[in-house]
Amino acid sequence: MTNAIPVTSEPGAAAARGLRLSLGRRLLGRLFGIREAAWLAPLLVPYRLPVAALLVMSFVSAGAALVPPWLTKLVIDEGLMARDTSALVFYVGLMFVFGLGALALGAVNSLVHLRFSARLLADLRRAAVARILAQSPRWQARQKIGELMSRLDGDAGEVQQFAFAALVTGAGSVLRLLGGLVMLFVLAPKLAMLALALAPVELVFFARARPVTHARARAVRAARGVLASGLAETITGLAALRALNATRSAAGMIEERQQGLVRALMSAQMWGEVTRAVPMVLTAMVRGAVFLVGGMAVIDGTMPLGSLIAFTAYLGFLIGPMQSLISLWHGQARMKAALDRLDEIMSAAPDVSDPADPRPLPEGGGEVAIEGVAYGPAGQPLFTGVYVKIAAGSKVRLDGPSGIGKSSLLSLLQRQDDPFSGRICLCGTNLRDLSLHDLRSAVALVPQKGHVFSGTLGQNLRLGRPDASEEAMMDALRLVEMEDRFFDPGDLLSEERAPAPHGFETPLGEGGLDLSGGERQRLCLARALLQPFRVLILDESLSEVDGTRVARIMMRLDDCFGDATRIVVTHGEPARYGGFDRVIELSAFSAMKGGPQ
Ligand SMILES: Nc1ncnc2c1ncn2[C@@H]1O[C@H](COP(=O)(O)OP(=O)(O)OP(=O)(O)O)[C@@H](O)[C@H]1O
Repeated sequence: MTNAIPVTSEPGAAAARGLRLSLGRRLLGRLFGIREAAWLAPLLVPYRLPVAALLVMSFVSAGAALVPPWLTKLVIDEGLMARDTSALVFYVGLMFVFGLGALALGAVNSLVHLRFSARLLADLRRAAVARILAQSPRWQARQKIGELMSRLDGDAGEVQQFAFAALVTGAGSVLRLLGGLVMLFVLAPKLAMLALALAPVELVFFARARPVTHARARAVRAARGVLASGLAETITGLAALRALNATRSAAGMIEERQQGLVRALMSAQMWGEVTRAVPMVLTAMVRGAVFLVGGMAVIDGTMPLGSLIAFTAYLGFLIGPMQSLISLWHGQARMKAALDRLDEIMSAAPDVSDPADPRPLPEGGGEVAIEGVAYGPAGQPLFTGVYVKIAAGSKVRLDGPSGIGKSSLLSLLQRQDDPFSGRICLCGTNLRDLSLHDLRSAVALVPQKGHVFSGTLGQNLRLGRPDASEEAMMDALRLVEMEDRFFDPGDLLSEERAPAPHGFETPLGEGGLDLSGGERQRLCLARALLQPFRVLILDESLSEVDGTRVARIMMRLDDCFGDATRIVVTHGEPARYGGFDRVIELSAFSAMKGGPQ
């Protein structure tokens, strides 16, 4: 019997929680769209407490804002008109205290707002970046860097701003609006009816105006993305543009995109002016009518002057929340345009993901079995029915003409994408059953165009192995003959001497542009050698390094990593890479007759 209470109350509590969740989901669904709410809800839920605190603060300040016009009425009617000095001093003092309180509350409110909305933005970006990282190179090939950047930056910012503003400003504004309307009816019911006469006209206007706002906002966001992608492409292709003598055409292309953005901005701004002007004109008409009708009542003596002044103050007071609600109404349409673009990232199914229940890395070396694999990065099979078994610790060369799919096949060994059919195993375990982290630390891949990140040499070397020791990093640099590049001979790490501070602290520019092509490749190889790999894939990784140096590096590599499986692709003289246990011809599996020409 002792557990009877929890048992009976649990379904009730669960139902209440379910109802709350479904109400919350429905609200989010209406604000953001059903599909978008599905991925936004988990990001917003952790902020329910700060949002609740902000709501309370905005309700308090909305309530407090209703007081000053009433105090004005008391100052006029009880102080000035009644010629009561002490009442005058009292109500003026009260007004001042209220003003100070509202100021303090506003400051606290905006600080809390900033703190949590900035965190929400960080979460939003983190989620979008995680989704991008789960995509394959096939997906990446269809994207533009600038477009993605503009979605992660501008679009995410627009969504975050609205997510907080809608809940907090919206709720506060509704309260102010309702409170102000009640005060109008309390002061002068007939005048209040007059003030509301044009409300239906405004509502019809806003309902019609919203789709236009959405369309123009979408055009602005798209034009921003187009410009950002042009800028990003120009900057990454600067060397090629200079070499091609094409800097003028590049500048022309940017100018054209810039003009496109200006046109979209102007059009959105003009529409914004219309949507602001219409309610202002309607409000001015209402105000004029109130002054005329109310003024006559004051002249007739049927309405005290203080009441008319307080009435017009409340009328003015309604303008603030009305405008916030109007801008939220349009803001939601603008936000939706940004959210649609972010949703294209967030709702794209990940090409590769971790298994629900990953298996541990199997014992043993680096035996690779490719069993009946078919794949092609562009969606068309490049090769089909590839059956290859590579023994642990062997050194093989993957051969085939350019474009046959060697890099594509090798990228499957790291699960950068999954094959259309067949499976790949590491020591008998299907790669799909391993966690991506475990797999990618066991299979190191050095591509032809490795990327060097801006930061120090040490930061670059430790990217995949944050715990790499300085000794290990120095060994890797030595193996690829890079130690002289970053250390003076006298500073080289030895038993007696520590490296000079500039060694691992040497700053490297974005993309490693301050390194030669061959240096960049050797640095990328050194970085990979720090991983605890069982399989090392060199995909034309030393194509820009001189032949004699390649031979020395490969000899050392075979000496130090003879236990690891080594898979090499090279178009250069294979002899430089030392002997191979085996050569695998990919053309034998090509889906295209005879392979690409
Ligand atoms: N991410 C991608 N998205 C779409 N197509 C791609 C992608 N990567 C490669 N391809 C295409 O797939 C084909 C095979 O490319 P892959 O790089 O695998 O060949 P490869 O044999 O390694 O060539 P190479 O020896 O010239 O490096 C090519 O036609 C290439 O254009």
